[in-house]
Amino acid sequence: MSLESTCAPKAARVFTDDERQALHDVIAHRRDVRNEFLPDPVAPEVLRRILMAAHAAPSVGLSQPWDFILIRDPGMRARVKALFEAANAQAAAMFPEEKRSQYAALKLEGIETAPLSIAVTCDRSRGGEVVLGRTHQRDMDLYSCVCAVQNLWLAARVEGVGVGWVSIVEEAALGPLLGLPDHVRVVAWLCVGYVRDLFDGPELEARGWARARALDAHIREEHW
Ligand SMILES: Cc1cc2c(cc1C)N(C[C@H](O)[C@H](O)[C@H](O)COP(=O)(O)O)c1[nH]c(=O)[nH]c(=O)c1N2
Repeated sequence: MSLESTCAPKAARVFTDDERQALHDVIAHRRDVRNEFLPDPVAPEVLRRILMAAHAAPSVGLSQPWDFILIRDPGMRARVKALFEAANAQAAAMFPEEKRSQYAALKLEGIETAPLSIAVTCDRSRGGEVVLGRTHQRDMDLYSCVCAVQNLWLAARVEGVGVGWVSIVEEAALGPLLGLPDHVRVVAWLCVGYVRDLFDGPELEARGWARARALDAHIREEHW
């Protein structure tokens, strides 16, 4: 087979109406999970499919800068929970006084209740000094890892597995705790586990903390 025929694009797969709708349903029914985790371990083949989806994400220059650290150890999760408690107390004090008690009542993590945490890390040296697409926008490797998180989140949803992103943790403390070298950043701490019940829409909205805006408020068509 010649190189040309290997490289030539093939007819793009066309999806059925049902398949298209299924994708939109998954997107609409993805939730950030804090409180609803069941203790059952995530089946290995399910976890593998979820991580395969994450690993299929787009990445700058095809550098695939992510790694997925699987953390089941209760001791490590307790240490991260302690980091959360410290950061959360600091965060609570920063909100205006009238919001503080409402903030304190929110449950914002499932670090110890979810049976699994996944630290999505970014190896900032992956791909070497010069990476296609990263030379003028250095943070594109971090953004690539966020793309992987989103794929993971959606793939988990179709498996009945919930994901909760916890960023109320001092990132500078997480790397050393996990024994990571300086060039590896922790992009996301994800709590992962099966769920039975989920909110219909964002929990922060259901609890009156924030309101989601309609798409039209975000679209601007401009002409120059
Ligand atoms: C980068 C990033 C970081 C965080 C989050 C999300 C993202 C994208 N979210 C979840 C966030 O609050 C949630 O996505 C929105 O409220 C919308 O709700 P649904 O995800 O649609 O359920 C989140 N939630 C939480 O309870 N504690 C947290 O520390 C964080 N951190």
